Amino acid sequence: MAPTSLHNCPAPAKLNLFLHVVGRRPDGYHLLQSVFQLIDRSDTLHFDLRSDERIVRTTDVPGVPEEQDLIVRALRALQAEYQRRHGRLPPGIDVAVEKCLPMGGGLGGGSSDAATALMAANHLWQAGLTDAELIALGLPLGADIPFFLFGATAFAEGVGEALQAVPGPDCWYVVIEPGVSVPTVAIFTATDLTRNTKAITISDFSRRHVESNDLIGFGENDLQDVAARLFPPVAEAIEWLGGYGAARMTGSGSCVFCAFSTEHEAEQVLKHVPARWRAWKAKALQRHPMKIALANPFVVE
Ligand SMILES: C[C@](O)(CO)[C@H](O)COP(=O)(O)OP(=O)(O)OC[C@H]1O[C@@H](n2ccc(N)nc2=O)[C@H](O)[C@@H]1O
Ligand SMILES: Nc1ncnc2c1ncn2[C@@H]1O[C@H](COP(=O)(O)OP(=O)(O)OP(=O)(O)O)[C@@H](O)[C@H]1O
Repeated sequence: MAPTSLHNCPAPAKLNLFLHVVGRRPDGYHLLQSVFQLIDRSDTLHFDLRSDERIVRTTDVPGVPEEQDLIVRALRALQAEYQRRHGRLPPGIDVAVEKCLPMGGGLGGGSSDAATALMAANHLWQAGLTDAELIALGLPLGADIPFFLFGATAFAEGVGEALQAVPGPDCWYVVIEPGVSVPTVAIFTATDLTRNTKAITISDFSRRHVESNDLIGFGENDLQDVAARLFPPVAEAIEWLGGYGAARMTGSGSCVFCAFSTEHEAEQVLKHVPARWRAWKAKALQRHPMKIALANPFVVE
């Protein structure tokens, strides 16, 4: 029997260990190459089936109206797909969100929330969509949603939808939130953005990553210089954290991270972070915790 509720569902953040802009599609979207890494810092979502067919967000998310929330839009897309397949709507869902991840932080919070919602509803409704079918539903809503549904460290191409598993690092990160929200579109429309980094193959990545022998390892974030110019607190955070190791921005910013071999090293750095920034440590995750929970019937419900 499928459960009627799923509580405490994690929607973890991602880091882009590197992010290259290698071209542009005819529709203006940028072609990227990146390695996406899950970390153990998450939003938390709660789902309860309703007795009617409505999708209702029961918590306020400042700045995100319910109708625009990627969670609500993802659930409605899956509900419509269910109706197409079964000729009737599945029950509605009340969804409550505890936001922890900053918006416009490059941590993919909105996309991760949507991916967790798709996994949860697929289970609650016993809808039976495969990962590939969920990815096809999620991609039009957000370019990072496919990665979260993929659920493990990935070499990503295209706009983020062509994913291949790569071994994930076993390390800890210090992440600084510079206190600004970076709109992704502002970075991608900047005239000085580098859009012609030479494309690599996954085997180039694997070889050069091993050769470079450090934890962040390979490549650059091509969006970083533009974000640092437009948002000075991003530049300040990179410079400060760079005093402790190779510091880099994730996604289109604003968050900045640096990798460490041990939790203790990360804790030592955290002690010195200037009070004007929120900062935290996070562990690299090898697998999406929601996937682990849903594969184990004793963990969910
Ligand atoms: C940069 C990344 O964070 C890497 O993980 C993501 O690709 C961003 O994905 P996202 O937040 O889902 O971005 P969206 O909200 O879909 O995109 C906002 C806008 O940024 C531009 N955009 C986004 C992604 C991309 N590959 N090329 C683009 O040119 C488009 O103008 C788009 O309208
Ligand atoms: N559930 C949600 N949580 C956060 N943002 C949402 C949500 N639904 C829609 N959004 C919208 O998505 C925008 C981007 O939020 P998000 O947290 O994904 O940013 P991000 O971490 O910079 O993402 P990315 O790394 O994909 O660029 C927000 O400004 C908000 O308008």
